[in-house]
Amino acid sequence: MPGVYEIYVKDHFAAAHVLKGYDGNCSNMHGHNWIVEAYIQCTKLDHLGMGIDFMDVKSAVTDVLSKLDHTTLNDLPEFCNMNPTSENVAKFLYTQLSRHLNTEHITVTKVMVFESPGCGSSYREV
Ligand SMILES: Nc1nc2c(c(=O)[nH]1)N=C([C@H](O)[C@H](O)COP(=O)(O)OP(=O)(O)OP(=O)(O)O)CN2
Ligand SMILES: [Zn+2]
Repeated sequence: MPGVYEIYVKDHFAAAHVLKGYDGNCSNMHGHNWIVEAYIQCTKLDHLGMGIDFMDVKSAVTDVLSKLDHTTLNDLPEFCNMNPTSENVAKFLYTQLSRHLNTEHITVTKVMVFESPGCGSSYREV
């Protein structure tokens, strides 16, 4: 079986959200310092021995997170029809990062999103 490499980058953003219909405090507006982890699978190394340069992944992650940073997530078009839960934010980031980074040998495999250090969700496609 051929081996694969997995590249990992962690970043963060600050944003508020409201969980509409939630039976509890989270139906009030509140904020989090969201932590994001992106996992990228590479099946080939370049001449430098890199699957993909961390800098390229960081740049893509920063670019995508800049759309969310210091916003109220519910106000963004992406979340006008769904609650910005960590699950939905993870899927949004997965889709955006896949568009930026996927090639023949590079695939975004998972995005994890934490609303607090102990609670989060991930999205991947099976
Ligand atoms: N499956 C999910 N469950 C919950 C989500 C979610 O996105 N997916 N989100 C929430 C709320 O957004 C809530 O604010 C999250 O709370 P938590 O991460 O526990 O952080 P707190 O700020 O509330 O921390 P405390 O230490 O508990 O005060 C709820 N559920
Ligand atoms: Zn919350």
